[in-house]
Amino acid sequence: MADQLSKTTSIFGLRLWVVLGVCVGAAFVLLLFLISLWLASKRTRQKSSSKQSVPDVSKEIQEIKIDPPKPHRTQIQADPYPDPDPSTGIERQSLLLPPEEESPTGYHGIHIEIGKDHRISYPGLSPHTSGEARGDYVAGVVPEVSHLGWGHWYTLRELEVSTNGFAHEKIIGEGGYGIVYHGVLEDNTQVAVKNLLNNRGQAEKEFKVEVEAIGRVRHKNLVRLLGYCAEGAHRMLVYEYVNNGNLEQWLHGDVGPCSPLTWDIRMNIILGTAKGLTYLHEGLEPKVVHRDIKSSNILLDKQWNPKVSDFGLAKLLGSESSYVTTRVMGTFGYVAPEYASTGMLNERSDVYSFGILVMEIISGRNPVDYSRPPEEVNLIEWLKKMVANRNPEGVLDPKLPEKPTSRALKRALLVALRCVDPNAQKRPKLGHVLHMLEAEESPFKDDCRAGGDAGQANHNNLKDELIEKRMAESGGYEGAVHTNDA
Ligand SMILES: Nc1ncnc2c1ncn2[C@@H]1O[C@H](COP(=O)(O)OP(=O)(O)OP(=O)(O)O)[C@@H](O)[C@H]1O
Repeated sequence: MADQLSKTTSIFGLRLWVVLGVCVGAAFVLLLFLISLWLASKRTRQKSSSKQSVPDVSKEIQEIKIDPPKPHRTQIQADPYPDPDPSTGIERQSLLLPPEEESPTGYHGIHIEIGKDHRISYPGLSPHTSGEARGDYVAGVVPEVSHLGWGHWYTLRELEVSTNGFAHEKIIGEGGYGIVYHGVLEDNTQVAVKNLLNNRGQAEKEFKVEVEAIGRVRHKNLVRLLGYCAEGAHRMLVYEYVNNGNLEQWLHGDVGPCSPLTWDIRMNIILGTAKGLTYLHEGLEPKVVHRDIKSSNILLDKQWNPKVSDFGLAKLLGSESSYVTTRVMGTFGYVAPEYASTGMLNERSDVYSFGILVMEIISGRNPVDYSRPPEEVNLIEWLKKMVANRNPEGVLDPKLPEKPTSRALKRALLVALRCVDPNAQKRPKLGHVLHMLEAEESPFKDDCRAGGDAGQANHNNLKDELIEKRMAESGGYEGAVHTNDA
């Protein structure tokens, strides 16, 4: 055995026992190496599992959410915001406590919730986001920080693509604060993009007011603000698209000798508008005064449902207060006298503008129309005179396909007259207006005490008398006209 081990081998002429010793030593070293590797990996696994239960990130960062792609939306949704209350559509909602919001587009986006109302949002990487934009994102563009917990931040590029680069043929309207474009987002959602003039003055103010005031407001009769874009000097608001023009176009545009707006459609527009405004006044805390109610701000869908738009002038009000503004805004002809003269603003000034709107809808006339004879220039004056002369039918839009019943007309006129009462305190609240309009047969239901056909006839006569009486009280009939005008 000793002889065998002492024999020289062909490996560098080394003896066998030396070769065997080297092999055993090498195997031992390899074993030690493998054991240390295993121990190291075991330690790493233990470390990472203990990290999951005790986060070493700031406690303030609560959630990192990666939006999954959402299915495409269709253009018109069947009443996505049904009336919570069948009579008024009102569900009191606090602007400070937003409902959980879903991303209005299907884009991937990363939102990091920081604390309660704060969120850092990284722009979505939609398939049409260019390489350049992706590059910006990867390079770590400083994310926008918002205090809003709703809606969507649209990138300028997204909105550019949706409007064919803000093409001229995509323009659907132009207001005092900017141009409105029709856009189609990547998920086929149709939108109206309002590109605000960035004059560093009112436009930017309007932007902030509008974003904060209406971003969280939901009602089927209010145009929904889906989100906005604020990149560099650009300020844009993105609204749901309402696909049948505005009321002004249908009342005063070229529709031929017979208007498609029947009496029932007109009443439905008045009712829906009242519901939307009642929600702003009575369903929100703090309440919102629109300040610019007029026919061009009433948008219509294909079923003629009204949606009140353009809350750019809205101011949030504390529940009891009136807001004194140094800058009277609104549109000529619709502005309440006390608002124009003192700047005192509260929801009663909206009621006044609403009354003018009702007159406009009934008559098809503009609130102020200099193309008419002097005594007809001012819609209120003319309408009061016509009613005072016991000729209410004379105020009807000649383009109406058919006349309403005398009672229906008087009821609508009564509502309008009460809303434009020069004494703001005497004007009804919009919730009350809604009640008057909605009471199926009349606002005087309680006065019916008899039954049967004869009872119904008496009831109707009684209603007519009451309407006449209240018309007189509201300045629609002679005597009262002068009192109110004084
Ligand atoms: N969400 C929308 N869907 C469809 N069309 C819209 C939408 N928003 C606005 N428009 C169209 O664009 C027009 C201009 O709107 P905008 O609110 O900018 O101005 P305006 O109300 O006419 O005037 P101003 O803002 O100066 O009082 C509207 O009259 C309407 O025809």
